[in-house]
Amino acid sequence: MTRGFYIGRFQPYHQGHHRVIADIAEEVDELVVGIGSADQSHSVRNPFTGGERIMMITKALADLDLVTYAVPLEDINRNAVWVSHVRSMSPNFDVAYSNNPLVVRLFEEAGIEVRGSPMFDREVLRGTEIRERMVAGDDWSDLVPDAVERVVSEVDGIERIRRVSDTDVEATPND
Ligand SMILES: Nc1ncnc2c1ncn2[C@@H]1O[C@H](COP(=O)(O)OP(=O)(O)OP(=O)(O)O)[C@@H](O)[C@H]1O
Ligand SMILES: NC(=O)c1ccc[n+]([C@@H]2O[C@H](COP(=O)(O)O)[C@@H](O)[C@H]2O)c1
Repeated sequence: MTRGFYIGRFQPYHQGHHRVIADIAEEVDELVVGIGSADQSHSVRNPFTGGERIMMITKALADLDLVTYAVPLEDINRNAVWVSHVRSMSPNFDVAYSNNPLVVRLFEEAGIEVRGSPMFDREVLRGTEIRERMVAGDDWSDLVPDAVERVVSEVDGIERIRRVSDTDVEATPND
């Protein structure tokens, strides 16, 4: 039995993540999906809460023939103990999947096997691109699984990201 671990911020969970997990499903029996920066929300870079991202991932992965656990992980300000923090919150895992150089280094120093994953359609399948489209009113829904589009709608996510991307010039003191 092999259990994998895949970490991301998933702001939002998109088709690139979905393709990666479909490939990982060929290699492992179970997968922990670590939701990084779970304590961050209501900002342009991190509009969705940890709970909203749990919904996106749980619903998007419902059709996949793979046991998955979505685990929210708060950021901590000590990289040296981050792997211990992850381990304290997650089911045990045998292999971690990431392309993030810091994450790869921290896991390798802790003696955990790390596998990279290929990038799919990276010009558009990026959280940053999707968030920019949400703010601009451009099409974004084809870039995410249908379940994610429904969660964004349920939590009124487009209105939120537009609000938090506004600069309140008039509220700046001494301007
Ligand atoms: N298009 C993609 N294809 C394959 N993997 C991807 C793709 N986009 C992101 N990933 C990977 O998914 C993991 C989680 O990434 P993350 O949630 O930060 O997404 P992102 O799209 O890079 O977001 P952002 O633009 O907000 O930084 C990372 O390991 C990243 O390399
Ligand atoms: N010290 C820490 O809290 C620490 C260290 C390494 C990664 N992380 C988190 O892991 C996630 C990595 O995801 P990405 O690969 O999508 O950047 C991010 O949410 C990042 O904040 C946190």
